[in-house]
Amino acid sequence: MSEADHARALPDAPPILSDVPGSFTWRVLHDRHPAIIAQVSGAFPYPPRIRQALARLAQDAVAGVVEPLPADAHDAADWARWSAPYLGMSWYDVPFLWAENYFYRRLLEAVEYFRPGPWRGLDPFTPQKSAELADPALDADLAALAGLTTRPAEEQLTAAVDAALWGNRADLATRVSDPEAEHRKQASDLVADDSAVLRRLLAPGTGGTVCLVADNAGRELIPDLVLVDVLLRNRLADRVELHLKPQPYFVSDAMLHDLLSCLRRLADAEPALRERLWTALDDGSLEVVTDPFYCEPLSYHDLPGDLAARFRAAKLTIVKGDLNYRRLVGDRHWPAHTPFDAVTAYFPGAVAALRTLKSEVLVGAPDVAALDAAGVGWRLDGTHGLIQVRV
Ligand SMILES: O=P(O)(O)OC[C@H]1O[C@](O)(CO)[C@@H](O)[C@@H]1O
Repeated sequence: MSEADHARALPDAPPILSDVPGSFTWRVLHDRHPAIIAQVSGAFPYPPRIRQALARLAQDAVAGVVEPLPADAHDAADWARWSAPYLGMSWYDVPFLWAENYFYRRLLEAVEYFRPGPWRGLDPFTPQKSAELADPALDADLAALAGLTTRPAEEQLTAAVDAALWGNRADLATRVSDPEAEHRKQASDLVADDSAVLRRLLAPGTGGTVCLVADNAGRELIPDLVLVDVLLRNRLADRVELHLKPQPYFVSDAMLHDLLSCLRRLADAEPALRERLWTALDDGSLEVVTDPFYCEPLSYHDLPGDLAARFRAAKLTIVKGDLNYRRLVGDRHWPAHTPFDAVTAYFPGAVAALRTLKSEVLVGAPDVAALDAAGVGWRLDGTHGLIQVRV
């Protein structure tokens, strides 16, 4: 089917908003965002002006209307363009994906992340990220992953993909409002499982480049790094690009400094793995990419040319996590049976999604009527996952 045919086959799916009181998206804006602001306020001894800016944001983002970024912000022109359709509207009436993105940009404004002065460049989510990495519970994950090297390449891949997928289960933003999320029993339920296609694309000796678009730091980035190691060590790929966020985002999203923290953590726990990753970074077989696009309020349909070229040149792009999935398929009320191939036909190159479900968006899953009949909770709590591939 041509790309145009794919597009024609798509149903009309309206964008997801947050305008239904009590709904999941409404609660993210109404409850989770102020909780995140409260956590950030307590994270560092910020001066009164930053505290006041955070308090103002808490009010604005819960009960106010969308206002422009200050005109002297370095990216004011970009945000003026992206905000134009929404200025003066309630945050609840604009697309949810856009509202969340703008919330995190406004949060960085409030803590003066981009402003000259002492607070410039300080990740406001550092304390949560560090606590997670220091958690002794991580040692058990690491010990389990360490045993992988002695197993056949295909088994290593299956285990590493599994760990990378379920590592996405409980990000820090979710845990703010759902502290039990990480303890909940892992369901083995995959609502879509294209792992056989994935294994074919990543067969030993096939070489090529894999782009891994990471999601969260800490407990998710560690298994992602194990996956990178499995790919390179077994020559399932010659090169890996690890795509990270250029700035703090959605609380726990991984940046370069989080990668470095993981490498430090591995220095004690898994020195051989740390050494291999370090060498790969050193010789260029592992390249870190941080593109501004990753923190823009856009979907992958609006990829900038340089990223599109990277994805086109790669034999496979793996996108991790819930938010990347929403950006990949479009944050819309898709019927679950809408084919994954059709909604991702536009993507430049083969693409795989590894995601645990933490929002309602879902395509390529025709058999979820029974789950849906019991309510929407299973789509939100990270107990279900998917592996979807479009070649
Ligand atoms: O870390 P992940 O898997 O991208 O999940 C983050 C998810 O959390 C939310 O912010 C709220 O559930 C979603 O909007 C987002 O998709």
